[in-house]
Amino acid sequence: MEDYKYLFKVVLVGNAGVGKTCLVRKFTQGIFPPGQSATIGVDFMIKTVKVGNDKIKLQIWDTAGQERFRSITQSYYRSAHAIVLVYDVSCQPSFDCLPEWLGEIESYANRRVLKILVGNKVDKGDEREVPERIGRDFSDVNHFDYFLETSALDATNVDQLFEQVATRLTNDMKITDERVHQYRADATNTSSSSGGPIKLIDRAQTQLNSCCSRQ
Ligand SMILES: Nc1nc2c(ncn2[C@@H]2O[C@H](COP(=O)(O)OP(=O)(O)OP(=O)(O)O)[C@@H](O)[C@H]2O)c(=O)[nH]1
Repeated sequence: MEDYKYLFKVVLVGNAGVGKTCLVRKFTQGIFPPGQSATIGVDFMIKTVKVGNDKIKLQIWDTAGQERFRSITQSYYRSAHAIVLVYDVSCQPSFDCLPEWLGEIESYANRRVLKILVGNKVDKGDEREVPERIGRDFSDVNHFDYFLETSALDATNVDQLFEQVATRLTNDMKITDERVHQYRADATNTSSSSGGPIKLIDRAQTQLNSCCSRQ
């Protein structure tokens, strides 16, 4: 049996060249790949992290930003637990395309997916074109769950990004687990105090009858 508590699927999207592959490789392998070539279709890597005492497996899907792969990458949204939308803080057009990417997320992802906005390449100080405040405002206005500026080159906030994703998803999952547990406990108590499932149906039928007879 695998020794992890949860497995989460995290999908990175955003324009070509914003640094999605470099972020994933920095986090999973600790390297900044020199001369990283464009992603073809999709690629994935796995890394296990600790959230409290729990081992969490992150399956991280790195999608191609190029338009011609859009129909392939769209099919990866649906089963994602989290979507990380990346732009390049030194490239205004990559920020200007965010509404288009949001449209893709809204069309193809699960309604309750965790959404994270990331401005990458903060190491390029003087070449910055998108101020942090503008990124944060966009994140707030569009209801992202989290906003972060990163650098895959010098590792700024890279571990924090994926650890936040793992922590938030784990906390959400634990709340869901607790609700299911509570629901089951309630159902068991109700059925044992009423003499079992047949009695429940009887009771529902009685209630239905009495409500109808009131008319
Ligand atoms: N200065 C700097 N350059 C970066 C950073 N991250 C990526 N790059 C560079 O940006 C270029 C594109 O990086 P990729 O990781 O291939 O970008 P991508 O978003 O995966 O691109 P696609 O696969 O085409 O969608 C490469 O030349 C990287 O070296 C960063 O944090 N800082």
